[in-house]
Amino acid sequence: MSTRIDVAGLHKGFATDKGPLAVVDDVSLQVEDGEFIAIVGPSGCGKSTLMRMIAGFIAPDAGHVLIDGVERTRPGPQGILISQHGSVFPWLTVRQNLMFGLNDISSKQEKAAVADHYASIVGLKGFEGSYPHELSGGMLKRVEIARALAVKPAILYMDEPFSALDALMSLRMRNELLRILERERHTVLLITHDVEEAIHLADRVMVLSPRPTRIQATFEVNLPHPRKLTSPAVQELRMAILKELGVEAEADPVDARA
Ligand SMILES: Nc1ncnc2c1ncn2[C@@H]1O[C@H](COP(=O)(O)OP(=O)(O)OP(=O)(O)O)[C@@H](O)[C@H]1O
Repeated sequence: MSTRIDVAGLHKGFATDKGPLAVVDDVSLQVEDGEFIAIVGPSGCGKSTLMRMIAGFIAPDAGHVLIDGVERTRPGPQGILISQHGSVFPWLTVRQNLMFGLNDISSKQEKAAVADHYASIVGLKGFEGSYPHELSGGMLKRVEIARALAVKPAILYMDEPFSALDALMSLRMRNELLRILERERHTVLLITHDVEEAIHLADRVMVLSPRPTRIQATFEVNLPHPRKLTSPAVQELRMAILKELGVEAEADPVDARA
């Protein structure tokens, strides 16, 4: 395996009304090609800032990000960011939104077929001709996820992609994502507040410290897919990660948002 993402000594702070705010404090990490990394950490610790720096949307104050050995200074074509805020075009239908960005396909018919395929993967069959204002928040989120997947980016940056979905749909999207990754092997960086989701999906879970954030602990998830979430191994790992986050682990699933 080769190193896809190489992050060294990243620092970032912001100037605020109350003075300088140190947000990211000396973060280094390597992500191998095809690896799935989940990032968990207390609310407001700097997870999104870290991911946006890695994706090239924010410049670090110090340190560097190499993607495939080349320094990243702005968003590149090999990575797509799915953010909490959403970026579906309101004036385009679901199909047109999904066709957007499929520049490698010249035939319009083929583009539409790919779009419809990804719409059905995320449970939006029958809504291909609908406009965003006709959809619920969860459906919009799924359009966004489908749009990112349809482009088959080498790197998927996912910032709480499933947090707007109900529990069943979130589980379904996780399973679909795993199925897609089995075939297409994207490299994935996922921010989540859901420890169980992190263990379900990732090869490695990184726990970030409170702000200014650092990598506080790393957990390898050496469990084959499909992972049984009720298994003792998953529960043990969940307890260990929650403990690292300073959350008292109980028998029932716990939300790690502080
Ligand atoms: N452009 C900015 N200017 C000033 N402060 C910022 C800016 N962007 C982020 N911050 C601050 O940096 C801190 C970290 O924000 P960030 O969104 O990275 O955290 P997070 O861990 O992703 O949060 P959450 O868990 O709530 O999604 C917060 O205190 C936020 O207010």
